[in-house]
Amino acid sequence: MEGWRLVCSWNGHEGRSKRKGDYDESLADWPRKQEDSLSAAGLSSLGQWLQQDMADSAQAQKLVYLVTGGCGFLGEHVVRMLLQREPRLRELRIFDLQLGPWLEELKTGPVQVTAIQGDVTQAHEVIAAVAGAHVVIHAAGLVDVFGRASPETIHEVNVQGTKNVIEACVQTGTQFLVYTSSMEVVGPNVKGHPFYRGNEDTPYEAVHRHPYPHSKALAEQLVLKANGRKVRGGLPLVTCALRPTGIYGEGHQIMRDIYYQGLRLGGRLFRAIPASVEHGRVYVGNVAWMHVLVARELEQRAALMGGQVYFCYDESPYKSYEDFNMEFLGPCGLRLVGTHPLLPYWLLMLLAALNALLQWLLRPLLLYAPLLNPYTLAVANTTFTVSTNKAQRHFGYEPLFSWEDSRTRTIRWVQAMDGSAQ
Ligand SMILES: NC(=O)C1=CN([C@@H]2O[C@H](COP(=O)(O)OP(=O)(O)OC[C@H]3O[C@@H](n4cnc5c(N)ncnc54)[C@H](O)[C@@H]3O)[C@@H](O)[C@H]2O)C=CC1
Ligand SMILES: C[C@@H](CO)CCC[C@@H](C)[C@H]1CC[C@H]2[C@@H]3[C@H](O)CC4=CC(=O)CC[C@]4(C)[C@H]3CC[C@]12C
Repeated sequence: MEGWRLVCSWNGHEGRSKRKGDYDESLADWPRKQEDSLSAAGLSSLGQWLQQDMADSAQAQKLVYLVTGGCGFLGEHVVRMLLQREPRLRELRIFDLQLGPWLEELKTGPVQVTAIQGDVTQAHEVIAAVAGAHVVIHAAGLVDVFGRASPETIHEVNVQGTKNVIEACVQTGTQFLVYTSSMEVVGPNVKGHPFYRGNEDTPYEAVHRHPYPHSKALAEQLVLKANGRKVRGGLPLVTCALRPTGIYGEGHQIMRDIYYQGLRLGGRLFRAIPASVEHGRVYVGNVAWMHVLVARELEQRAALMGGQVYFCYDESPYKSYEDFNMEFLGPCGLRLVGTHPLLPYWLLMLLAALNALLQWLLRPLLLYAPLLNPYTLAVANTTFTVSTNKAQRHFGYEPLFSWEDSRTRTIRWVQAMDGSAQ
């Protein structure tokens, strides 16, 4: 077992209660909460306060969290957010097929960080990682809408991997499971029906043919069905699923690809999607924050939150996929050419079909996986936006990052990219 387990641990319980998170706009700002409870308790002197504070934090740092897919785009943000915003954390386990070098820098923190190289499709590896964890955030997944992986592999990772996580919770007695689902479990459907400012209860004909949304929908159903199952020790498993719309922010690979594509085209991108087609987007920091909050509140509000789904949302504006990207790429020197799509839809469809054919023909020789294929064109070309406050009502979620912050952070990240590394 030790062969695949890479552990970096440290225990520096110094003054954690005094540390302010790097982000300063949190609603659930825990040091402030502590100050509130301080005045409520009527403690007067600083000495008393410090004593109480130290006792609280020693007692409070007791939870073990596991984040699967913790080295991915979203996973890294969840990991960093937990370290900054979950004061009760004693150990954070990061489970991923590939471990990132950035894990090293976490060594300066007070929480024990355990990096585990593992595969969610391997039940024994998952059980070993889950054993002893209080909360599992299952964000690992094969995100492929470009035909890079086979449908079987996508199913294996996303569905069997999720089954393994659920069974591991049941077998080892882990009671809280947060699943990173996707807006794609709802739609856009194969018929291209718009979903306009919908919420978790909006009726929609969810029909999937593509392996990725199909696998995410099956996995989400498994997670929700598992809510209430008895885990080892007899307590009920509490599960819920978060459904991000298209996530953007620092580390977003597709944004990176589109930026470099624009640079190769002389600083231009060509409009392919009508500006009137709205596509839901959410900032990665806010998605991470939702995960942290859900994980925190699941125990106290099990009856309300168990078995529920929540769309991830924030103040990001409703725009077309391309216009939204220009919010970041524009200030970095790219220009979107055309107020209307430059090519008629039927021609784009033809090009997308041609790409799919080429992918199939070239498969024995090389992997041809361009951004444009019939599926991505259909998704980009169908309005899908959410408008809901369910997360706010159920567990007090408010976005941690305003639209301005999200935009600025993403622009800074694009600007920092190496423009010559195209
Ligand atoms: N990127 C997006 O716009 C959206 C993503 N999601 C979901 O969020 C989650 C995270 O997605 P991203 O961070 O965007 O993708 P990502 O590809 O950056 O991260 C996924 C992580 O899972 C790991 N992983 C893949 N197969 C694994 C396996 N067999 N065992 C262990 N780890 C494995 C990868 O190594 C990677 O680090 C996924 O479940 C995805 O379905 C949901 C909605 C939108
Ligand atoms: C037609 C092209 C002309 O510029 C643009 C192609 C853009 C596409 C690659 C993206 C458009 C919509 C994206 C998807 C959407 O945001 C929802 C998603 C949710 C997920 O869970 C995973 C990622 C994705 C499927 C996302 C993938 C990229 C797009 C299809």
